[in-house]
Amino acid sequence: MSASEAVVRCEQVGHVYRDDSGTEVTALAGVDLEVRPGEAVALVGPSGAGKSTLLTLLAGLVRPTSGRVVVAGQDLGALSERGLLRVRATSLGVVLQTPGRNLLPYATAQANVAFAQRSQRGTGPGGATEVGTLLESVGLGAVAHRAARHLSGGQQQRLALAVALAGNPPLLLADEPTSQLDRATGEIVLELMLQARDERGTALVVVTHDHEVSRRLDVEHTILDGRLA
Ligand SMILES: Nc1ncnc2c1ncn2[C@@H]1O[C@H](COP(=O)(O)OP(=O)(O)OP(=O)(O)O)[C@@H](O)[C@H]1O
Repeated sequence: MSASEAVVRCEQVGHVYRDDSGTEVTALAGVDLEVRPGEAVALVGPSGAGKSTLLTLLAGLVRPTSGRVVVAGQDLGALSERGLLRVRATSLGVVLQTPGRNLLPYATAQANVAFAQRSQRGTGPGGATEVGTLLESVGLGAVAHRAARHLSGGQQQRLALAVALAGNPPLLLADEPTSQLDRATGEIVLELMLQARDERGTALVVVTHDHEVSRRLDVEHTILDGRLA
């Protein structure tokens, strides 16, 4: 991937949810978005606007019902499940809104990060950060041997970030990464993401309601009623 090539590109992306009764909800329509290496993008907008839906499409967790999502040169909608897993393992770090969803609940904090490091082989520059260093950097050194399910919500959120960064991915996607944290801990998480951008050229896409977070990123995109404003 050349320096100028987008890490992620959305072309006229739309997503319609259909429930069991056949009722349709249009969550996204006609979204064009490009994120370059080392660019930090905030996705903001009112509740229900479509921010989390866009993030799950970028993460390859849900396929768009129209348009294309291209990550690291691969059209996610056209990939097999195995192909999607490969892109997720090599090109993406993801912190979902419910931090427990990112973690192995019965494994220790340390084992969660070590497992992520083994299974993700990031293509970003630089080697993998040592597990202990990564846990220290998110303030979890003292609970490294505690099972993830026994950590508080805020600790799980920080562990989820350490797990997402463990493989040194070129793209980090985070949904409300500071929402369960006090101001000081939120600052640590924000700094860690910015450090990945500055030192490793990691591109960031962060869904946030926190103005302090969006102010510190490079670009702010507002989503209104499923469209980029
Ligand atoms: N699984 C689903 N099935 C049906 N509709 C859904 C589903 N997930 C989200 N929606 C709907 O899609 C729209 C966009 O939701 P989304 O969660 O992407 O918004 P959001 O901007 O992230 O909101 P918030 O800031 O509250 O997290 C909303 O109308 C929501 O009700």
